[in-house]
Amino acid sequence: MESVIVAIDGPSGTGKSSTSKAVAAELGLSYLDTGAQYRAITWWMISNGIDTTDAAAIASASGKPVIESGTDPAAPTITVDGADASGPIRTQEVTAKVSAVSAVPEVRSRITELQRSIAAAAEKGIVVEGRDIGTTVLPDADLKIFLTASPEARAARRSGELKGKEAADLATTREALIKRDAADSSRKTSPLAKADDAVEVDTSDLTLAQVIECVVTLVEEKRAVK
Ligand SMILES: Nc1ncnc2c1ncn2[C@@H]1O[C@H](COP(=O)(O)OP(=O)(O)OP(=O)(O)O)[C@@H](O)[C@H]1O
Ligand SMILES: Nc1ccn([C@@H]2O[C@H](COP(=O)(O)O)[C@@H](O)[C@H]2O)c(=O)n1
Repeated sequence: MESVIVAIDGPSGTGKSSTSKAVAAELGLSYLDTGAQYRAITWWMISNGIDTTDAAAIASASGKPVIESGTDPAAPTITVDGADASGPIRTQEVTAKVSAVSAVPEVRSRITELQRSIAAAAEKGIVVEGRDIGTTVLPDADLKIFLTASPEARAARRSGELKGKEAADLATTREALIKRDAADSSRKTSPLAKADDAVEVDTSDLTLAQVIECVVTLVEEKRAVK
C-alpha cells in the first residue's frame, strides 16, 4: 500500500491527539504530536532560566535543545537532551507559556524542519497533528482535516481529564482554552488556521469513536484514488 500523509489541525481540546493516535494505529501509520515538541522546547527554556516573555532570548537559545519524538502511535515519546519529557511538558506552567515560545519565528523554523524530516522518514505514512500542519509544515499532505468543537464541549472534556490532578472549574478551563487559541491564531508566523483544502469536522456532538471512524473513512477514500 502507498504511503499516505495526513495533517490534523485545530484548536485546543478538539480531539486532535486522541483521534490522530487512534487513526494511525488502525491504519498502521506513524504518529507525530507537534504540540509536544513545542511544549518540550518551552520546558527546556523554563528549566534553563530563559525568560519566556523575552523573544530575543528565546530566539538565540532555540537551537540548543535536542528534541526527539518517537512516532509509534501505541507509545509516542518525547525527549529533550535524551531525557524523557512526557510528564514535565504537561504541567500548567508549560501550558501557560507555550504560546509565547511557539510564536517566536526561530523556534518555529527549527521545529518545522524537524517535523518535515520525521514525516519524510515515515515509510508507511504518518498522521501529524498540530496547528499549522496543513497550512505550513506539510502543505502537500494527502489529506487535511481541521477539527473544531464548541468551547463548552472542549472545556468539559478537559475538566474531565484533569479531575483530581490540577483540576480547575469549567469556566476557568473554558477561558484558558479561548485565551490560548486566541494567542495561537493571532501570531504572525504560521498561526493556527484551517487550510483552504482541509475538511472541517465539528466534533462537539460526536463521540471520539465517531470522529475516528469519520477520519479513517476519509483516509481510505484518499488511498483508493491515489
Ligand atoms: N469526540 C469526543 N468526545 C468526547 N471526548 C473527546 C472527544 N475527542 C476527544 N475527547 C477527549 O477530550 C480530551 C482532549 O482531547 P485531545 O487531547 O485529543 O485534544 P487535542 O485537540 O489534542 O488537545 P490539545 O491541542 O490541547 O492537545 C481528551 O480527554 C479526549 O479523550
Ligand atoms: N503545530 C503546532 C502545534 C502546537 N503549537 C503550540 O503548542 C501548544 C501546545 O499544543 P498542544 O496541542 O499540546 O496543546 C499550542 O497551544 C501552540 O502554542 C503550535 O504552535 N503549532
